[in-house]
Amino acid sequence: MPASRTEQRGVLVVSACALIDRAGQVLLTQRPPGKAHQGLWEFPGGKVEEGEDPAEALIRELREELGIDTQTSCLAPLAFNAVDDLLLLLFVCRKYKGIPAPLEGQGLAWTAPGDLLSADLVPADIPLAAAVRDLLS
Ligand SMILES: Nc1nc2c([nH]c(=O)n2[C@@H]2O[C@H](COP(=O)(O)OP(=O)(O)OP(=O)(O)O)[C@@H](O)[C@H]2O)c(=O)[nH]1
Repeated sequence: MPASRTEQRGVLVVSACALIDRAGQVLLTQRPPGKAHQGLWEFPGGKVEEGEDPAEALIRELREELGIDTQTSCLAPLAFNAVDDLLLLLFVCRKYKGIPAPLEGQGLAWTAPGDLLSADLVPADIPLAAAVRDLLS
């Protein structure tokens, strides 16, 4: 029997992050070839695995994808979007250790808040990018 309503509905929970540098720019990452939405830009992050909470999952993904370390107290929830079976949770992070590097070969782009909506974004990210722009402007 499914353990929760979320499982029953088959919702995929994804944690993502508006990572902000000292200059106030926001990091976007590019979807690799061969995956859904290839070539489009999104916020770093990934699927919440069983037994993880959303912040833990994001901390793991940021370490795996970018080689940076942060902690729950440095992650502020900002916005969400629900599209089809995807529930996307967006956090903001300004405090992290290390310099983000493309450890999975993905494109990285530090983007001015005013330019976020000009990027070729994954569709579900458009309202999230608007929330980040509004936060930072
Ligand atoms: N990380 C991330 N994923 C997003 C964003 N917006 C969005 O729609 N997604 C979608 O959420 C899902 C996240 O999956 P993922 O990054 O963990 O995994 P993936 O598709 O690369 O595949 P895999 O984990 O099976 O290798 C993808 O379908 C992705 O297109 C976003 O801003 N960040």
